[in-house]
Amino acid sequence: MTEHVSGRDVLRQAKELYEPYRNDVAPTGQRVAIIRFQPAENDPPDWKIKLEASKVSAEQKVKSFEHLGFQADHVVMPPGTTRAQFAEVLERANQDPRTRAIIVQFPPPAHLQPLVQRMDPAKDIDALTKGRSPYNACATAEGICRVVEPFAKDDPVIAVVGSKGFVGQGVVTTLREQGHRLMELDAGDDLRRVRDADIVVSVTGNPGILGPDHLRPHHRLVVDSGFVPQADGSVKGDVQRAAYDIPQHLTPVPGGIGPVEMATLMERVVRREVDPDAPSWKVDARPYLTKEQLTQGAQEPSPATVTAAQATQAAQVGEGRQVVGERAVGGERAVDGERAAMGGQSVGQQAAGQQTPGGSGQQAAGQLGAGGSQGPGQQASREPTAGAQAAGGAAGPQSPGSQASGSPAVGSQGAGAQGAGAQAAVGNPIAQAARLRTGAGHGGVGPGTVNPTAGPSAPARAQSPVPPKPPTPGGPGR
Ligand SMILES: Nc1nc(=O)c2c([nH]1)NC[C@@H]1CN(c3ccc(C(=O)N[C@@H](CCC(=O)O)C(=O)O)cc3)C=[N+]21
Repeated sequence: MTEHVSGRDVLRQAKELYEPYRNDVAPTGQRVAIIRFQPAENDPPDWKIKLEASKVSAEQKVKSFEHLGFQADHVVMPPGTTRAQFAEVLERANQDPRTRAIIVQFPPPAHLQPLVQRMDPAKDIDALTKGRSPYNACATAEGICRVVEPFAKDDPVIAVVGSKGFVGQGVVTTLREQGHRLMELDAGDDLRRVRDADIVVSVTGNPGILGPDHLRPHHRLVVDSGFVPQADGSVKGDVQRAAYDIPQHLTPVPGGIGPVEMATLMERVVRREVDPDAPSWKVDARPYLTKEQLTQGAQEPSPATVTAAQATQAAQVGEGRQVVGERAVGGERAVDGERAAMGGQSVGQQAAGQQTPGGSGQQAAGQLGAGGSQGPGQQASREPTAGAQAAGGAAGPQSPGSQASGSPAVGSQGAGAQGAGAQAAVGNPIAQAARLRTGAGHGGVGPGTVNPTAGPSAPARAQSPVPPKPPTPGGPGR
């Protein structure tokens, strides 16, 4: 019943959007440098795993930039690299006028980490030079926030697990700037608190830190930014497989935030080097149910209210944005285990001890700077194959954008109202949601409004590095 939000779709969309710039870029000989570190044979296994994730993502970046016509310099620093050697590589990239952007893959060995700050901030497209990069947050954090955006039109509480890590800090800063209500959790906190949130963003890089004790059907979106390669070739994210079917929407690992990060980097480079007005990739809105809707749906709705609410919402939905009606919450997804790709550098954090419900005892997340431990930690989840089904098609009340008022209460009322068919679904909130949606469709917003999620044809919207929220009709005045 969980719908996957596909990062692969986002990346496909970005490739189509930016491919035309290739003709402008290729003849210029512009380059992008991606620098990463290789582990020594006898390095500890967890360090090797982090550097493996770093390698996977470096390779993805090479492909992404080459797709745009840039020459990608994939620089692999061998074990035992000295400060002088690393400094020289950076200096060369700083000085080379053809090298337009530089990314140092995290984590670097502890003794080399301070040198990262020597990168020319003007070439720092992943916001590694604290406070000096042209961007406020790393590409992963920006990508995560843009995936969250269509699910966050009604002033939801957004939990950020691993809030003190490198990626977590970027997510917190960005979402706070946008006016969102946040629940910041890190090592030592009781992660079960995420049950009170509406949206969960997990950027710890601690495999399986979130499970059935933490996730709930009222979670309209769970973003898993973990990416931890396993010995058998699979990849783990922050969310346990056992919890994969609980939330309404999930970014799988692989196939989720990893590819989203690539799309974000492509967009940043194109805008910076070629066309400041290049379009931006986007994730289309999808219907979801609020906590209140789930609760109220289980009760007896008043038919009259339902009708009114439906009409209102439908109208709003209709004008507002291209809300998609289709993928229903109730849809089933075939989850096959793929891996997600998130990008993440969630550096270093270790999450709190998850299985211990109290979470105490966890470790704190590492920040980028913290020594070697900050590994890239994201994880991935699997990806849905085709999966999603549409539930009833129409943009339901819950469909994003539909709640016009900033107040959650309002939104929820409307939602609750639609619950006409809900009673039957008591005990199965997701099924209930699907029914609610179906009912909502009657308002006139037909299935015809369905857009493929993040499809390549999705209209592009101008966007700054940290995209402002598009105005919602009558929406929350954040
Ligand atoms: N400065 C810096 N920035 C980073 O963004 C950064 C980093 N350092 N260090 C390492 C982590 C890890 N990371 C990933 C990004 C994409 C995928 C990705 O695209 N994964 C694909 C799978 C790719 C494959 O399996 O080959 C997917 O999830 O579908 C994975 C991991 C970024 N990190």
